Formats: sequence, structure tokens, C-alpha cells
Amino acid sequence: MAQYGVGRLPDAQVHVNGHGTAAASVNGASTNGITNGSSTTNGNGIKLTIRKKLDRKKSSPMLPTFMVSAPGKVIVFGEHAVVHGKAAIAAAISLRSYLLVTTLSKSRRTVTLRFPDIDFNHTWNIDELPWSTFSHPSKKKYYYDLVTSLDPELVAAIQPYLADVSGDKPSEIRKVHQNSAGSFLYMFLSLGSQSFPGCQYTLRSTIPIGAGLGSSATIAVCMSAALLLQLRTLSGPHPDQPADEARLQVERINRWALVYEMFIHGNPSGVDNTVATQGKAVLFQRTDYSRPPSVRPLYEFPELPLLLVDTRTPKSTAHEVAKVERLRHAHPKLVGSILDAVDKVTESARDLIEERSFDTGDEECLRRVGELMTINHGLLVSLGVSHPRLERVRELVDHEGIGWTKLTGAGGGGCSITLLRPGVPREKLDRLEERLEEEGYQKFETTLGGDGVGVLWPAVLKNGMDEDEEGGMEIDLENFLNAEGNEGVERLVGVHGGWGRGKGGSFGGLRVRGEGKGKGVMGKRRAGLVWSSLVWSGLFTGPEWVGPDAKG
Ligand SMILES: Nc1ncnc2c1ncn2[C@@H]1O[C@H](COP(=O)(O)OP(=O)(O)O)[C@@H](O)[C@H]1O
Ligand SMILES: C[C@@](O)(CCOP(=O)(O)O)CC(=O)O
Repeated sequence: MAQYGVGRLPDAQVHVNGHGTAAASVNGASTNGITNGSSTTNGNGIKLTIRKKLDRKKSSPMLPTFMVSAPGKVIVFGEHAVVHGKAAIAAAISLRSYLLVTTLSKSRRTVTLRFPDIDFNHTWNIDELPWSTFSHPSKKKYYYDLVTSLDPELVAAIQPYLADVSGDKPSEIRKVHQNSAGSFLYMFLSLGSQSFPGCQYTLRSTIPIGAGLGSSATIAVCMSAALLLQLRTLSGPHPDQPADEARLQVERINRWALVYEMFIHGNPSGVDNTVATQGKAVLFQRTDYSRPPSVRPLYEFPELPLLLVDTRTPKSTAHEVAKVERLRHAHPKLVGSILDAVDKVTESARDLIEERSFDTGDEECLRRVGELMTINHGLLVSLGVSHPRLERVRELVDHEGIGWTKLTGAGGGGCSITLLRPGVPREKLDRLEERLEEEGYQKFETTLGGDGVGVLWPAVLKNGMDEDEEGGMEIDLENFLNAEGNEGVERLVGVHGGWGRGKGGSFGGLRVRGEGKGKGVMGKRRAGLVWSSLVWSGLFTGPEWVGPDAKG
């Protein structure tokens, strides 16, 4: 297969030569550091002005600094059962992770992970990593391979490189850092080669960590997309990319993201990374772990008035998944039927929301979805994955008759979602909000059905401001690290106020974006495009951020 460069992104050009390899030139700074200030014409006959704007970097990097981003998710139906081959319905949210990739000058042979949210920072010397083990013909994996399990010998080969990670930190924290480092090294060594350029991967996220919103999967997706982009194995995203080609890109990103997730969790179903990759809402099922999952985009996923509450009680997905597995082992028939029942709930929910007469404005329709959520939660309680703090949210919501609540994600803490009953008096909602606040809960405002993985290449925003004349606002390591809190990060990357935030209905809760009945969360999608160039349109004047549309 021909390898392409990163595609026709703004100010970026890719030349695919006759040998199927690519050389990219970005903003006039060719990747070998030679610049020119002339004009050229692209394959569509569109004149491109090659500018010298990014010549401001003195280090003549191999590739420009770029950024990738992926959304968190909520599982609306089917968590845990999905690990055991049942179906789940999940949707992307507007909270996201952002990964800045800075390529170093040729002489610097190091790779650095900087995860300030968890106070993690580590550098390895690229030439000292165990390349020979990973590139041995019996072990070598390629970007197009489907990797469905971790190779114990490869896992063992990276252990020495984890030994000095966060050696000065308490053991619990060290374990988390070593896990992050291990996932990264496994993917880096599998996909890369010793000639890989020195670089820094800096991550910031607006997703609460370990709260059931798929934070780890977003990092997995960002890392996978970043490495595949650096390897120039992704063509695009660009607006006129053929749907099949784009689907393949999304599939590859997702496959490698699962490898990262496997390292973090052991036995992930893959639903989190799938939603983080392709965004929107999906019906997901993986019956055979040696094969890709079945993923069906839910184009008609409705605009549900949801409230997302974080118990602020940390949990471990691996621990909760292992708990269910133990229970299944001890009571195979019984737990088998509970998992089957969850499957039926998901199936009923799918049938319900796909009914032509389904209307989110209709109390009866919402009540039926709500009842399914209540049943799903009950089944999760019987699997032992709820938590007193989650039950407390249910108690408060039920007491006021406000709606229907279930835990979302792994449980054992983390988040709950409540479907709000229509017409609930404002005072009741205010009272609930007050109680939740008093008791240390955090309410999240987000929208469902957000876009999947996106790329900002190069990491320069055009905001319609004066600075656009100068080539746009550059996101560099310093301003990324110095951005204050979630707001600062969102402002810096051009999504100030959060994507869809503030449109969350009277309670300010989580709400599905869409265009009303019949359109669902996919209502704003553009037909025929999988990677689309203006997914965050309205926030930018130019098509800088690009991401996949989820058309199946
Ligand atoms: N902002 C972040 N920076 C670095 N690592 C993160 C971040 N968010 C999540 N992680 C990683 O993901 C793990 C949490 O994943 P998980 O238990 O699946 O929770 P979640 O439900 O949020 O996905 C953390 O232990 C850490 O390894
Ligand atoms: C419990 C599970 O179904 C979802 C876990 O979600 P999270 O890690 O809590 O965001 C596990 C999985 O699907 O891999």
C-alpha cells in the first residue's frame, strides 16, 4: 500500500513520490528544513501560497508541532456485559484529551512523556530501547496489523525501562506512572523503529481521571493517532477523502488504541477507544476477541436530557472488571443470565430509540428509556459494581422524583447519569443541585455525540483575529503547559466554553446535541465523509481541526 503523508491540511502539503513514500512540507518549511516562499498548485488545481510563517522555529524540526484530540464517553447501556460479548450503547462527550507532539531536532535522540495532570514526566534515550526484540521477525508488528493480545515476551522486554519511572513517588502513584509508561513504550516500540525522531508527547485532559468517562481510552487514541501520523501511515484527514479510505484510517487508529488500553486494563472490551476514535454514538459488540468488533453508528441517537454526576470517588476499571469475572466464575449460570438480561436491556433500548415514533419531547418515550436505565442499573448492582456514593445519587434523584439514574462506566465510584423527567419544577432541580454540592459531588455539563479523534496540523489556530495575519496563534509546549485548568486548555485549543457547554438545558446538565426529533446526535453530520474537515465549525474560521465523521 502506498504510504501517504498527513494529507491536505491547511498550509500543509504532501508529496507522494513514485515509490509510495511521502515527504511533507508544512507552511513552506519542508520537513528537511529547507524553506521557500513561493506558490504552488495542488492536485485539485488550487493555488497554495507557501508561506515562511513557521520558519520562526530555529531547531528545524523534522515535523511541525501538531496536536491530536479525542473525546471521553458515557456508556448509556451495557457496561461490563460488553466485556463478555454483549452489546453496549455508548456516546462521545464534549470533554476531551489533547496531546501535543513536539518533534526534536535530529541531534536529540530522546523521547519524553509529559502528563502534568498526573504529575508524570519521563525521558528515555531512543537508542537504548529494546528495538531488536520488537523488530525480530517473529515479533514484528506493522501499523496495519490487528493485535488482539499483548505478547508476554515483549511486555517483559520493556520492564527494565519502567524500573526507574517515578522512583521517588509513592508506590500507588508509581504504579499508575509505570502503567502509562509501559503502554506507551509497547506501542512506540511496536510501531516505531530506531530511526524514529526524538520527540515529546505532552498530554492535558479535561476529563476527570478514573471517573468512568473513558479518560484512559482518550489517551490511547491520541497516542495511536499521533504515532500513525508521525509514521505517515495516515492519509488525511481531509474533506474530500474517500469514505472507505477514511474508515480504514479510523480503524487503524482504533486498533492500536486497543493495544494501549490492554496494557492499562488487561481485558478491555474496546468500546471506550472505539467511541473516542469515531465519536458520535455507537452500538458496540465484540463477540470474538481475536476479531474486530461490530460497531454500528446510531444515527438516530436521540437528544436526551441527561445529568452527569461525578461521585468523586476514584475507582479502578481493572478492579471492577475483575470483580465481575470472579463472580461469573463462582456462579456461571446465574451471572450468565444477568449478563444476558443486560444484553436484552441494550437491545430494547436500541429498538426503542430507533422507533419512528420515538420523540424526546414525549414523556412516555422518555419514561420507557428511563425504565431501561433503572433496570440496567439494578443488574449492575447485582453484579456488585455499584458504590454507596452512586446509590446516594439515585436516592436523592428518586426522592425528588426527578428522573431515572444509572451508573456509567466501570462503577465502584466514578459517575452516574440521570435521565431527567420532563417538566420537573425548577425548585426541585435546584434542591438536588444544592444537595449534590453539599455532599461533595460534581455535576458535569457536556453534550453527547461529540466528534471523534481530531488533528490540528500544524498546532496553529486561526481564530479570525489579527494574529491570523501573522500565520495564526501557535500552540507551543510552553503555552500548553501553562494553560490554567480545563478552561485555560479549552481556550488555548480554541474550544473555550467546552464544545457544546452551556447548551445543556435548564438544569445545565448533560444533553445530547442534535437537531430535534428525527435527526438525533448525527443530525449535523455531512453525508459521505468519514474524516471531515470542519467538525468543530462555528468555532474556527478555518478548517484547522479535522476529525472523523462516524458514517459506517
Ligand atoms: N489526564 C491524564 N493524564 C495522564 N494519564 C491519564 C489521564 N487521564 C487518565 N489517565 C490514565 O488512565 C487511567 C484511568 O483510566 P480508567 O481507570 O479507565 O478510568 P476512566 O474511567 O477515566 O477511563 C489513569 O490511571 C491513567 O493511567
Ligand atoms: C466496565 C467497562 O465495560 C467500561 C469501563 O469504562 P471506564 O474505564 O470506567 O470508563 C469495561 C470495558 O468495556 O472494557
